[in-house]
Amino acid sequence: MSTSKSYYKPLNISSVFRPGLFENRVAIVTGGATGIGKGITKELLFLGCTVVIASRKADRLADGAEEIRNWLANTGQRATLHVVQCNVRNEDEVKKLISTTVQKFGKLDFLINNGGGQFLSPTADIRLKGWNAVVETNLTGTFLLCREAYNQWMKEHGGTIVNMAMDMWKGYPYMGHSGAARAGVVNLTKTLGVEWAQSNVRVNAVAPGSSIVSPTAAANYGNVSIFDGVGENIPMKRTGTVEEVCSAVCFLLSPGAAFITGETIRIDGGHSYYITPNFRLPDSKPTDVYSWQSKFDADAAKGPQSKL
Ligand SMILES: CCCCCCCCCCC/C=C/C(=O)SCCNC(=O)CCNC(=O)[C@H](O)C(C)(C)COP(=O)(O)OP(=O)(O)OC[C@H]1O[C@@H](n2cnc3c(N)ncnc32)[C@H](O)[C@@H]1OP(=O)(O)O
Ligand SMILES: NC(=O)C1=CN([C@@H]2O[C@H](COP(=O)(O)OP(=O)(O)OC[C@H]3O[C@@H](n4cnc5c(N)ncnc54)[C@H](OP(=O)(O)O)[C@@H]3O)[C@@H](O)[C@H]2O)C=CC1
Repeated sequence: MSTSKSYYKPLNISSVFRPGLFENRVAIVTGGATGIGKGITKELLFLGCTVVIASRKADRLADGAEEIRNWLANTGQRATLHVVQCNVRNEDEVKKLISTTVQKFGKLDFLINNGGGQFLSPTADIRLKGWNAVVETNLTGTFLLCREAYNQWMKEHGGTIVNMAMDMWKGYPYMGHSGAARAGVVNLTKTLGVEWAQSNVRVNAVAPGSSIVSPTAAANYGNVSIFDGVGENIPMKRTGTVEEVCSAVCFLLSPGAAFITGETIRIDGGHSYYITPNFRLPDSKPTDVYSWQSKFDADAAKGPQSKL
């Protein structure tokens, strides 16, 4: 894979949230061993949360967990990371993921339905098996996790759920299956936000633009060069970072979002709102990036939050 643009840097975290924010909290992050999910896992651990990561592939989980544990040790923070193999398309495995977590850690405060994905294809060429695989992964999997988290724990004790959507607001050529599934996730998020409010369960989502640079996302589409030139058509004139998704997720999980439910936050530099055909984006400099290596990081390193 080409890395000529130096897209990837190791994540040395310096969260904008206060240390200990999620102490005594227990979270499940699906797809938590790679890409965006790994970033969410790191930030939650850094903030004191116990995290269970869950996905299909044992080797990916093991490699991701080892990297995360080594990284956490270097931050000087202590938190518990646990691994469970689970295909979110399998109802029994989903039930077991939730029950194992509740049994082992005594509760479940947060569910982050990050695991998902798709393949590129003209819609006319998608076979039914491929359509079903993508819809079951992204929509049905999210439904199953939400339902089991609610029925097994959150209905009686409250909790917070964050789902994963995408920039499908204007449709998504070559990702018709995933666009339809994620639109379903946005709608389900609204419904559950209303139905479960009485149980003190908040349900929200994030919708990253097709511009969040993660090595696994690039690998899934063949090469990191898929992100080359993407920034030019984004009002903020750049691609996004994994950290910019993680901080939105952490905000939605935090008490600061206590009155927000059913909502989907777009994290796309304004891309999905850039629809006026006769308004051409002027040439301009890229906006400031938030990453755990950015100048924000340098600023944070001066303050009491720094663990670097
Ligand atoms: C022209 C526009 C170009 C724009 C390019 C922009 C790209 C921007 C990308 C940036 C945005 C990133 C968004 C992301 O979501 S990043 C996350 C990336 N990660 C993943 O997608 C990983 C998860 N994906 C998968 O695991 C699989 O894609 C899948 C969801 C299908 C699940 O796989 P599973 O292992 O369960 O299923 P199978 O592999 O057995 O396949 C089942 C059937 O699915 C069809 N299929 C699968 N892959 C393909 C393919 N590459 N092409 C066509 N069809 C495919 C197929 O029918 C499979 O069954 P058969 O093999 O029996 O036919
Ligand atoms: N990067 C981007 O620009 C964007 C990403 N997204 C979405 O964000 C999420 C994270 O993506 P990103 O980190 O970039 O890419 P990754 O490929 O790194 O993340 C996908 C994760 O989902 C897991 N996963 C896939 N299918 C299943 C399944 N059936 N059951 C359990 N886990 C599964 C994978 O683990 P394993 O293979 O072990 O199962 C992997 O850890 C995905 O839902 C993605 O579609 C949305 C918009 C843009």
